[in-house]
Amino acid sequence: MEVIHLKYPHQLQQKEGMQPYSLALGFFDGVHKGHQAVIKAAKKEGERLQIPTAVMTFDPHPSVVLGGRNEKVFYITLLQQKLTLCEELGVDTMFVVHFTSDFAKLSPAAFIDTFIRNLNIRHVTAGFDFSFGAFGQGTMEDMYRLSQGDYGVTVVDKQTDQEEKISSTRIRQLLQEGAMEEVRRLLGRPFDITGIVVHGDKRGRTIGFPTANVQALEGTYIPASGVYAVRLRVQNHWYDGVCNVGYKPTFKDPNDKQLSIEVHILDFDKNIYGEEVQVAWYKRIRSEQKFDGIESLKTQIEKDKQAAIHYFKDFS
Ligand SMILES: Cc1cc2nc3c(=O)[nH]c(=O)nc-3n(C[C@H](O)[C@H](O)[C@H](O)COP(=O)(O)O)c2cc1C
Ligand SMILES: Nc1ncnc2c1ncn2[C@@H]1O[C@H](COP(=O)(O)OP(=O)(O)OP(=O)(O)O)[C@@H](O)[C@H]1O
Repeated sequence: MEVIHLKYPHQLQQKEGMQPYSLALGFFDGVHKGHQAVIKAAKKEGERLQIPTAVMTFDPHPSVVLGGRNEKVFYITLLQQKLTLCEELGVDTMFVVHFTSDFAKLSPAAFIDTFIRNLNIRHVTAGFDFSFGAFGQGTMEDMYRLSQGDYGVTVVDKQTDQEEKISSTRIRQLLQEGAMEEVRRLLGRPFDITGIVVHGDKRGRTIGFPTANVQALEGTYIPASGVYAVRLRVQNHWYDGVCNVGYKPTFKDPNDKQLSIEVHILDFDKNIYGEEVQVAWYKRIRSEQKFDGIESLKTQIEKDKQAAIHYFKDFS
């Protein structure tokens, strides 16, 4: 898959040098089932017109530029994972538009001239609620009205789950609640993060439950603190495990707000410090607690482990 980075106003390519494309448009954080429907519809149009399919996404998230807040943005899928998921959906080219304040000021008509006509887009597909141009004032009706026959337009209907729109916002809320089974349903795959195994306090080994301490890549959304049944991928192999996301209140000062992700991998005793791993979340088991001593914590972790074994035994 080809990845083309674009920064307004320095448009890299002109229509003459571009092949025709069927394009899916949106931010696509999570590449959830709603997004998948949009990308599949664009692909279908590409096949019908016998032209390649492209996805246009933006980086960073528009709220970083428009939000006016200094809060950090956390992503369900970082850009690299978004690219990988689009490639798996059969996308031929990704346009990654650098989202700047100048770009955000473009009128809907100017957006279309620069990023649709100039890139030789022959068909545009987006969801029913897609908006574009300054203040998000352009709608899909405008996209059609301004086309003047230069490109076709497909609007994808609202994709729902339990009568509610599948959206990145809803998935972020569910991650905050630790509702990983629902998240998995909306994504069409388990939620996962990539990270590096780093050294912890080395206490795990002494209490009989060694753990891989995973430092997530910068900008990754982390599910609510608590204990979960997870799978961890190391060197292309997935292992079942039980994970604690939290602050280890049994051992740490309550003011120590260093969040950790620790996975006790079942039936595993290799040294994986420094390895890049992926953690996939399946089910929340309980909240993190402060125990009155190591023995009660150990008893509980053994129960957590059994809960994870039980979960994966019945898992199809
Ligand atoms: C499945 C599991 C559940 C855990 N639950 C808790 C908990 O409820 N409260 C807590 O303080 N620590 C909890 N821990 C964290 C342990 O305290 C931690 O693994 C241990 O202190 C080792 O930390 P270290 O790797 O930094 O040495 C849990 C760990 C695991 C693997
Ligand atoms: N549930 C859905 N049904 C149909 N189209 C959707 C759905 N969710 C998103 N889309 C479309 O997919 C593209 C990407 O949307 P966007 O990145 O805004 O996702 P979102 O999930 O709606 O995000 P947010 O929750 O932040 O509004 C847009 O064209 C949008 O209209």
